[in-house]
Amino acid sequence: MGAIGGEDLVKWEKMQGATAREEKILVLVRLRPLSEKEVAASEVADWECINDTTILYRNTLREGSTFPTAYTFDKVFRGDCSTRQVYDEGAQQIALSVVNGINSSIFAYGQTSSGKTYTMNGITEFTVAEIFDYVHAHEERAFVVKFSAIEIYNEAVRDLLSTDNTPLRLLDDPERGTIIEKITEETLRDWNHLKELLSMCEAQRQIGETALNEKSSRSHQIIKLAIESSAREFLGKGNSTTLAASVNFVDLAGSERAAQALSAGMRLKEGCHINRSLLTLSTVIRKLSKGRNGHINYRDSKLTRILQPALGGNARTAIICTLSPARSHVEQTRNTLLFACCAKEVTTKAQVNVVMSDKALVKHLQKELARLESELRIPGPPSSACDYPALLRKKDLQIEKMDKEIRELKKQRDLAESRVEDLLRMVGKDNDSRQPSDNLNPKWNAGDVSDDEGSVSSGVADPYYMNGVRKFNNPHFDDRDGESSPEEVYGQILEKFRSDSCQSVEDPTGGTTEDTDDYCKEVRCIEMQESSRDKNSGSLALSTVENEVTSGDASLAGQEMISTPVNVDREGSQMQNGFAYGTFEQRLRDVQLTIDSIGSPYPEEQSRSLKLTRSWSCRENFTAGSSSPDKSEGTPPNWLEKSFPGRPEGFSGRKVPLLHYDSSARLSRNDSQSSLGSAVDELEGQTADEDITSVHTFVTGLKKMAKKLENDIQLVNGQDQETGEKFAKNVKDVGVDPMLELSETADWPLEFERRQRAIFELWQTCYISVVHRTYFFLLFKGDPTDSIYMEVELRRLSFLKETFSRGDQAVENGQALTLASSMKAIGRERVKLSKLMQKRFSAEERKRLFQKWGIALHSKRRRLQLANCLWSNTKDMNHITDSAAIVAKLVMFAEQGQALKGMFGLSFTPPKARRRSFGWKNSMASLI
Ligand SMILES: Nc1ncnc2c1ncn2[C@@H]1O[C@H](COP(=O)(O)OP(=O)(O)OP(=O)(O)O)[C@@H](O)[C@H]1O
Repeated sequence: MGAIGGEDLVKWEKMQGATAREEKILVLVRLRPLSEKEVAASEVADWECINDTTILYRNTLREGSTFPTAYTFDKVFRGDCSTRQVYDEGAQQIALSVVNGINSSIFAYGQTSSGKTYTMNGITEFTVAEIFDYVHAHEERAFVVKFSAIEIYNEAVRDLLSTDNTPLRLLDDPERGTIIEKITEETLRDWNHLKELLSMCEAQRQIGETALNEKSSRSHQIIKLAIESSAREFLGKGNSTTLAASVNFVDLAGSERAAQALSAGMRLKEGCHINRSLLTLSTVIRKLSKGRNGHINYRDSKLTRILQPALGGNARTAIICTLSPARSHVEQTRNTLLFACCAKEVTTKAQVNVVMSDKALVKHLQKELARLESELRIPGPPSSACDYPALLRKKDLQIEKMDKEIRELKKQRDLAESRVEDLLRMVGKDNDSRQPSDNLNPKWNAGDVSDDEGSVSSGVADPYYMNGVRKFNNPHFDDRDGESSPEEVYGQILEKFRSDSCQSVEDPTGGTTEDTDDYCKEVRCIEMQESSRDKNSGSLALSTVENEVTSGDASLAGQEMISTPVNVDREGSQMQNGFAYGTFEQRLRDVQLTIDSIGSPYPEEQSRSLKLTRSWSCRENFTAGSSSPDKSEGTPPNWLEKSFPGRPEGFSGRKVPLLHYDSSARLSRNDSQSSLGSAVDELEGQTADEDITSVHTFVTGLKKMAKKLENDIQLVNGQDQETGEKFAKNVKDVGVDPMLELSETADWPLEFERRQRAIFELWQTCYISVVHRTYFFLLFKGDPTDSIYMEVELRRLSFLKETFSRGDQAVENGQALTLASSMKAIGRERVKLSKLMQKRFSAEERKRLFQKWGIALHSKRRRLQLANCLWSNTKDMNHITDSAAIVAKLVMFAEQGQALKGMFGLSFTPPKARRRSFGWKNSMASLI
């Protein structure tokens, strides 16, 4: 496969003009050899390419014919020419214009069996490979390549990347012309990804065609690659600019259909529709070939509407006319050549499509991000009704507002810090005879005021406080005589902080946003607990403040969350005036986290995780404060690193906690095929069915991971009881166990479905093994206590997705996993599964399966086609259920499941659990 490089590259780039220019459609003719069938039927080849540009009709018996015998085009290719040659010497220059922001289209036109698909498959493949080479050779330019595919049949447009057969609508966009509504666009990551997409298109096409019981030559197929790239060098304007263009690969229906519409019924309708598209195309080309005078009827058919820019518009266009040399097809061949003659007179005017500056691109990407986020949040099909720009604006405003609040709160905190410090010193002076409680042990390191026993020392020589009482100049504080007692002053400060902070949290416009509401509630909740405490002992209160200042500092230094009230309660301290300085820290973190969660692609997961983080932090705080020596049992601040040794630098800022993957919990690679590395690796070279990962190992791995999470939670809950009601309340308030709590509520069925859908999407995005998906799907059917396993899965997948999206590799069980390796693994897994079909299904069953899945009974590699279809649609529950049923049968899940019952008594769940299943019902029942 020839890549563009070196001199070629320079030459080729020069070939691409950056300015608009008129040029004729490039017309190429490809003559195929006689097929075996034609040879067997003693067909004669009547056509010959006599040089690079001329094709000649050689049938001397028909010399009297009025038709011309020689036709000249930009290039003609003989029967022995390869598709590579057709590409290199013809289509390439047109197709690759797209990387320089010039739209282009390649059509294949000809009668049935003349070689259109044969040619277009090669042309598409070579183009994409070269585009990838080009992208790699130009790393300085940021490229985004998107792939989409449609089929037009009977004037209905269908998305070949989706199993949804509902026809897509064409819409008129004032800026972009005709656009296809809700078309699936997949971002291309690499060459293998494209192959996967092409095979998906092929499978969809076959499903559609089989459903119609018709042959594919009756439909038009358009594959589109849309490319966006930054380009500084071409426009020379100094500023980087974004170019956007697309290349269409159009495989038209057999052209003879246009002339054969005189049949009845369905065929008549079909003939008319094919007529409509192909005849309109012919008319458009004919009119264009005579100049642009008068009305051009692009809108008379779907095909011409969609391809309007490519036909005489802003695009470079090549038409490859494919011919059969057989004498019996002479009329069709002539028609094709006449079409080609018209086409070579058509002029297009292509220009570089500069769409936006860097700044605009960033804006665009932000919008795209917001759209994806909301798609993930809103289950079900992407809602076109959602007002994304408005959503984006709303989020921008929220972020801005919270940024402001953070700045404000930080200021307050700094001020408070210095005042509290002042106060403490002052109180230390004033109350040097007071006996602080030993058990408070504040370990306060501010200045020289703590001693080894943790009591507040008064023996500090600080001339500023020599008089024992600090004079406050701040007008916020009541300083009528400059002689307020420390307790009074402190009370005023606290009151002031309390009112200031409440003001700063409230929406200045009088209303509150949702997010603000949330953290306000949390703050209020903490405040309420605080205010319910006894209000005495200034020195105790001050000691608590000291304690919290220390905690706050620790948290700023790296801890993610501190639950101040837990510490307060545990130590039996009480707070004067019901408001702790630590609350400021808490609120700062809350605001920060709320902002983070807005930016998260999984805001709900984020907030849930956030609560968990807090609960674990509570626990850590708790254990740190307790006498338990076993601190290793707690959640260490850097436990994420421990969990994922392959985690890249800078990950510590991540807010979603992830579960440990200890070496014994071999969920992913070896046990479950979870996934990514896929156990299929291990199947290589062995008999397939013996080696598919057993459900036992899958369950063992999953159980271990879930157990760990459960233990963490139970540990906290256990301590919860020991420490009594107050602590329980605190723990509940910070959401110690949201998963199990939620699963007990009436919302759980909905939540279950939401998570299920999120997991489906993530499986697909991360190329998770279909065997793993099947085990998981069949084992977790909505029981309330399944929530913990779903949580485990969601977190693991979210981590993988994030890692992959950064282009990083994840490490599981010492194995490096990348998106590419996962894609390869799932490909191999599908091959293995396809091999098992022969063994697990009878011939009759297989036949029924192929029919059900719309795979032609005699098509090549039909078992692999079926395997490729499995788990390919994350939105259709029937599809998922059927896929799981087939995979289950292939990997003998039912038999393994029996053993599983014995092994676990299906007791992933605590004894109190009731098995309440819904959703993924009938998964086994629908087998075959
Ligand atoms: N240039 C060629 N050299 C060798 N074989 C070819 C060539 N062109 C086509 N064929 C073979 O001819 C057969 C028909 O080709 P193909 O399916 O591409 O035709 P088509 O024009 O796309 O037909 P339809 O309109 O029915 O889709 C295939 O078996 C293909 O392998």
